[in-house]
Amino acid sequence: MPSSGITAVDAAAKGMKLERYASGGALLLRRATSAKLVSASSHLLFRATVLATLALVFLFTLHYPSLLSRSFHLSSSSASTHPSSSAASHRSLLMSSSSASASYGGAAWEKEIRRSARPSRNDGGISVLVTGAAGFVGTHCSLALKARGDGVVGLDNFNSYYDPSLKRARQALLASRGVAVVDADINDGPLLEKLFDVAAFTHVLHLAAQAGVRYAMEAPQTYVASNVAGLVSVLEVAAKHADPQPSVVWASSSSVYGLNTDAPFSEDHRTDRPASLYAATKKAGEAIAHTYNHIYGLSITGLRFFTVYGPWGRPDMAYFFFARSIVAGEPITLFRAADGSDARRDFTYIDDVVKGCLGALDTAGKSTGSKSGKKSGPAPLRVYNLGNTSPVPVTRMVAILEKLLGKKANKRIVTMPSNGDVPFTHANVSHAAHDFGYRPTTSLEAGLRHFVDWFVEYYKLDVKIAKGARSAADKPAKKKKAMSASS
Ligand SMILES: O=C(O)[C@H]1O[C@H](OP(=O)(O)OP(=O)(O)OC[C@H]2O[C@@H](n3ccc(=O)[nH]c3=O)[C@H](O)[C@@H]2O)[C@H](O)[C@@H](O)[C@H]1O
Repeated sequence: MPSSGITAVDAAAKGMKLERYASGGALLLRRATSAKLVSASSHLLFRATVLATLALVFLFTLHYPSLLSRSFHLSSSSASTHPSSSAASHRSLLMSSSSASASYGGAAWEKEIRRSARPSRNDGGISVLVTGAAGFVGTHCSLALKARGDGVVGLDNFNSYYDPSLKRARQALLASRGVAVVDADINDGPLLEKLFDVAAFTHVLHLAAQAGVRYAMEAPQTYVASNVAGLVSVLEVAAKHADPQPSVVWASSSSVYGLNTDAPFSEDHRTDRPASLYAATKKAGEAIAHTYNHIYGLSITGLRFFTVYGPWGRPDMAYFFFARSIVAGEPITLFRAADGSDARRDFTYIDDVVKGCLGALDTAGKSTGSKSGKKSGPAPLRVYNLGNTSPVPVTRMVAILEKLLGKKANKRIVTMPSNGDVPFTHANVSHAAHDFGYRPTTSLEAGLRHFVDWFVEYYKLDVKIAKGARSAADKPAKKKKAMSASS
């Protein structure tokens, strides 16, 4: 109500009184009265308009409380951004999305989420919420799902663990293929609930995490926040809010094998001796998955990734920053195990891992619980290795990079520091092969060739890639892009 205390009803009553007085009086008085009446009417109209506006605002905020309480940033898939990785195209995407009404919570935002989540396949398809969608594996999986006609909505907090402009470039690529990415954190429970209210996701591909084995000594709390609290946040919403419950596939890690020396690593081997806090949080995640499966009937599949590499990769990983250092002529440090042997990794190419992720989604099986807390029976609880099955010495990885980049590395070899690293990894993938036909097919030579091809193109480097690595049509442009992993 207006603060003056004079209502539209009061004003109307006053006008009627004036009319009554004027009816028995002189013409002058009648004119004065009618002038007052006009004035009162216009006040009445003005106040009625204000009241109606206030009523509309009230009704609108009742329907769209998100407009007042929070704003969810979204990269609109309708932005006609070329899948260029340039920071410029990325900036324009952000600018256009932030000025568009579809960028924030509200009716247009919800419409955009629904559009992105909707499968386009004739045979149905699935609808997947991909957390960490602007990350390395998240981007590739989102593109692959979208390409085969599944619905995909991404979620990413674009943190600065490594160069956020690379994440933004991946986001631009996703937007160009029709995948919307919400700019928010997995620990934001109300946002996750809102997403499930808007779109009926059949699956969650939970890839958002704090990665990196050695960085865990520098920033331990971020591992707990993302890999433990964040996982719980996602599973809480999937178990107790989503209706029906989705099936969850999430990223565990080869690092859970820790000090295990039996090789190749099998899912049946011990995983109770993690060598790093990163590994411990992933192992904790597997225990947490068991709990949510047991109590709430959530279908949950954990995928133990083995040192995944490839185009659009993570600049914090050795193959990536070694390539950067080789090009820049800077020294690299190679770790050697305590027994003098080279460290070895079961490097796994991204396309193989994507096939594994999609296979896991397709065979996940349904959750059996419901919002009310009742489950109709046991739900699937699975864990799989996704590796390459052929460990390669890190020195060999460096030799391949040297050959592709046409330049020798300036190597410094030291004994592996006590920083959470393990001397070797080696996957047995027979379970994944049996259950969803997972068969890695990419050698490290072929995979690194694809990586270097992308790396040179993305950073606009004047590097002549070794023969056979690149077609003439892919010649890089001359303008250079900053290569810093943290800039
Ligand atoms: O499979 C996983 O679960 C993990 O894979 C990845 O960890 P890692 O296998 O340790 O990969 P990465 O750091 O590239 O080091 C590769 C090799 O280079 C050696 N290495 C490393 C750095 C260095 O300066 N020198 C060196 O020799 C190092 O000793 C190692 O032998 C992911 O980062 C992690 O998030 C997780 O997903």
